[in-house]
Amino acid sequence: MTQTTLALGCIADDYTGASDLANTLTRAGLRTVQTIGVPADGLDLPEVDAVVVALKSRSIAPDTAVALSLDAQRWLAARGVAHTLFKVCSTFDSTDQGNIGPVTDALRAACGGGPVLVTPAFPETGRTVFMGHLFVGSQPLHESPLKDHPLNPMRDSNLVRVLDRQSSGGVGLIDRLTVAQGVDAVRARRDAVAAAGQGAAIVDAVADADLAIIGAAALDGPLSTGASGLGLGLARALVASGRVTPATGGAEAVARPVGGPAAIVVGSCSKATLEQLAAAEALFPVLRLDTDALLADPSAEVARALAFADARLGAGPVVVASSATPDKVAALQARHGRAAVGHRIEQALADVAAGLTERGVRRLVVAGGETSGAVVDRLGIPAFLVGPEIAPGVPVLRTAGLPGGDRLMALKSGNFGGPDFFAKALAMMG
Ligand SMILES: Nc1ncnc2c1ncn2[C@@H]1O[C@H](COP(=O)(O)OP(=O)(O)OP(=O)(O)O)[C@@H](O)[C@H]1O
Ligand SMILES: O=C(O)[C@@H](O)C(=O)CO
Repeated sequence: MTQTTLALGCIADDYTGASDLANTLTRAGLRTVQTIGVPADGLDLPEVDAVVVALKSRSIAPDTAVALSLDAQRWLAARGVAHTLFKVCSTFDSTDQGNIGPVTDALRAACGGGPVLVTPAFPETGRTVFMGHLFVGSQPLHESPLKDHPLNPMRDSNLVRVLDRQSSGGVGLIDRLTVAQGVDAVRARRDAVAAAGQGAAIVDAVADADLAIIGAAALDGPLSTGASGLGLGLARALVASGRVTPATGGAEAVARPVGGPAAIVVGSCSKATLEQLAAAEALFPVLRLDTDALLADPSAEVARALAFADARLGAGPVVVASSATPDKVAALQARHGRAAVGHRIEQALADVAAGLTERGVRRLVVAGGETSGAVVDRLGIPAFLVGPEIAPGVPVLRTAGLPGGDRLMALKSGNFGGPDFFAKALAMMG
């Protein structure tokens, strides 16, 4: 990539979230590439309108998340980035320590500018924000399945309060009544937030039209924080202002066949994933890992999964899953500790994915953000090109710069996709 200006730079706090955003930007006409971490100097990237730098910073120590995000911002700044979007989860996954607040604060200090507009709204997937409260479908966040998330249980729907607890700059609200009045009203309210000395404002949005208004206002400044909905708003504003000429086509070619066996690796325990796994059981051989055995002797359990795959891969796709219901997850965490359980299961699933690719698998679906992070890191993938959409927020991805030839992958956020997601994904991967 030799260009000296970049219309939109994005720093995503996990890999599935990054591909969700890359999908949204591509559909909105921005030529987009997703890199895994800050790209190495020699990585040959195509000429693009947007780069999504995928980090694995959602559930790590705040200081490390800040350092990684600032590194990514420096890389984007060196490419003349005009605006940076810090991509967080549409369900605002975080704890009182972070990382949405600390990273937004640090990026604001690095980029300058007034209060940062923050909204996780993504109406296409049922995430809306009204009077600062986040809804998942018709349920407030704290009553939704996210209250039982294995790593970041979300027990407060009031995002002004949630962000304020993890941020040093003070948090205001730009409500739906203001957004409905248009871009100038949002700008005026942002000025009021600045005058009150606050560093960020949660912005309500219940429909894509709201996000286009917010996107246009956000482009006045160097930084915003949000999910794919805000990405859509920014992309629409970039196109409407003539700063980007929309590209068409190209996504289908990204999914051209790569051959080889296919597999699905599942570490998400979300309600949507559990339903998808149940549906997959009628179609594919599924191995459910024994998580107690895995924690006692990970390599033996990984070997069991690979033996299962060896016996079946010749005949069709196989599924390996660690997923369990919230009560079982809670019981396992009570015995071994939340962080240790999560990390060790992710690493075991990454071992399984590596073993599968050694056995020739070239089409791989991974479910779960942290799980995808562990798998993509283990496979050493430097970047992805963005293909057609399988379900809202989940595109077919083609590896770029990976020795040994391209692979097709899909990284599914826990809560995304309908019950038939896994079959649909494999059907679109040739
Ligand atoms: N049986 C299990 N018991 C306890 N923890 C598990 C189990 N299976 C998987 N996990 C852990 O649960 C976590 C699931 O997080 P992950 O981000 O992969 O999925 P998700 O939260 O549903 O997806 P997203 O972050 O995209 O919403 C991982 O750390 C994984 O290792
Ligand atoms: O925003 C979302 O919901 C997803 O892209 C995601 O980040 C889930 O991990």
